[in-house]
Amino acid sequence: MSYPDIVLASASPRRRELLAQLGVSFSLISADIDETPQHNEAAADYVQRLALQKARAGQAMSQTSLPVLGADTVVVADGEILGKPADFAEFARTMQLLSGRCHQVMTAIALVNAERQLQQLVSTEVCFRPLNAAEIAAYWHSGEPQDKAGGYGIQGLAAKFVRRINGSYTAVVGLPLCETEQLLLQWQEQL
Ligand SMILES: Cc1cn([C@H]2C[C@H](O)[C@@H](COP(=O)(O)OP(=O)(O)OP(=O)(O)O)O2)c(=O)[nH]c1=O
Repeated sequence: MSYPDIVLASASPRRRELLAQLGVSFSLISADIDETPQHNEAAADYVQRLALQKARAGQAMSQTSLPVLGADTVVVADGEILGKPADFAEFARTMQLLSGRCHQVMTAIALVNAERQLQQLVSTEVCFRPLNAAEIAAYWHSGEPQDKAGGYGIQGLAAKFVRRINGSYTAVVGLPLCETEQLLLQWQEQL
C-alpha cells in the first residue's frame, strides 16, 4: 500500500530528514504554538496535546485537505517535563538530573485533516553514564543542546553519554518512524 501525500507541520530539520527516510511525499509548514504546560499537566498528556495542536495549526494555516502531521518530544525525569533549556543554568540542572541514570523520552505524533485525526504516543527509556561539570560545560558550548528537548541530541555529540536505550531511537531524535509509517498506512486503509 502507498502512503498518502502529507504536510509536515514542523520547523525541525531532524523531523524533515526522518520523514524523508520513509519515502513519503510531503510539503512543509511551520506552525508556531504556545508550548507552556498547563498546571499539573502530566507529561504524556502534554506531549500529545502539543503534537495535536501543531498538526491542527498547520492544517489551519495551509488550508489543505491533505493529512497534516505534527509531532512533539519531551524528556521526562522524575515526572518533570524537561523541554528546551532557556539558559546554561537550566541546562546544567537538567544534565545533573540525567547524569548516571535513566529517563523517559516521550514523542507524540498526530495526523489530522478536517474530518479525521489519528494519534500515537511513543515512550523510550534512555540511560546516561555519569557526567562531570567540565563535560557538561563543554557540551553547552558546542551549541548542540540549545534547540533540543532535555538539552541533548542523541544523534550528535551526546551519543557518547548514552549507555543504552530501550525503545525507539528515531522517537528520541524527534519522529518515531515505525509508528509514523503505521499511522500513514492506517490513514490510507480507512479511506
Ligand atoms: C532528546 C532529543 C531531542 N531532539 C530534538 C527533537 C525536536 O526537534 C526537539 C524537541 O522540540 P519540539 O518542541 O518537539 O520540536 P521542535 O521545536 O524542534 O520542532 P517543531 O515543533 O517545529 O516540530 O528536540 C533531538 O534532536 N535529539 C534528542 O536526542
